[in-house]
Amino acid sequence: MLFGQVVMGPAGCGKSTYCYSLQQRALDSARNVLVINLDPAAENYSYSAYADIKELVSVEQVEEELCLGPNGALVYCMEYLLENFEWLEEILGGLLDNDYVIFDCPGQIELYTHYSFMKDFTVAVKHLGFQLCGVYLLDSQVLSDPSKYLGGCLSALSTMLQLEIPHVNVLSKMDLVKGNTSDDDDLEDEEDSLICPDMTQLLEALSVTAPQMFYRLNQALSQLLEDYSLTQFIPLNIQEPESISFVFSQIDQAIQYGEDAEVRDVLP
Ligand SMILES: Nc1nc2c(ncn2[C@@H]2O[C@H](COP(=O)(O)OP(=O)(O)OP(=O)(O)O)[C@@H](O)[C@H]2O)c(=O)[nH]1
Repeated sequence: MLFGQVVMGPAGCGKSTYCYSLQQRALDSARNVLVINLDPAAENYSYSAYADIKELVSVEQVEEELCLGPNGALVYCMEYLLENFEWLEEILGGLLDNDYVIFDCPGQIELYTHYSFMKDFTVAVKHLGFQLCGVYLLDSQVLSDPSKYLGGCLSALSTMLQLEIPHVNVLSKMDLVKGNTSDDDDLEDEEDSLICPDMTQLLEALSVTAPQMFYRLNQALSQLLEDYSLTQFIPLNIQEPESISFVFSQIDQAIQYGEDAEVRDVLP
């Protein structure tokens, strides 16, 4: 059985940096982390890529040859990848059991929330014998803006429902959050180590900033998210090796849970 992560989230949330950190962290573990870039517009990333979609197709090339704008070209590239899936199949075909694959995805979240591409992609990869986990990154800076936080939770939810694979939410760039310190004692208690803002406080803050007519809607949305633990995020501070290990362990658990779970298990 091979394992992999599908790393998603809005542009600039830290996906490529996260992939690089996983690769670095894995240097002293039994896992051999291989990162595959799936963003046909990516210009540079710090990790060493095992494969890159641009070897197959790039946004630049499609824009030029088909006279498409950047978004149309991106969608075309992703569909092209699916139509030519044997390219990836060949790359993944030679992997060994301790190889652990990370797919670094584009930052256009409509690819996960509006199109079926990512769903079809994960189905195809699973057919090759992979257990996948969806990893949705959100920049920790959203914590200072309740409406952005709520919006981020909803886009993570939408992604989770589209992909139908085990899923975790990760709050990136925690080194930028003031007063954020994690020590080994904290990490021993997993529940305490997860970030889960108080929804009552969030609602109060929203009632100040959002128009009154949205109050009941915001109340219902935050209740729904809280009931399903969808406001829970794994904090990621890439400067702390134990934080990266913690993310890894939470993803292992999510994959294990996904293997065991039936639909009734996720009902509140
Ligand atoms: N302080 C801090 N900065 C970070 C962290 N992760 C990423 N950044 C910075 O945030 C910016 C965007 O990071 P990327 O890793 O390229 O983000 P991305 O999600 O891959 O971006 P797209 O490819 O555009 O979707 C870069 O300037 C990074 O240096 C982090 O954990 N801490």
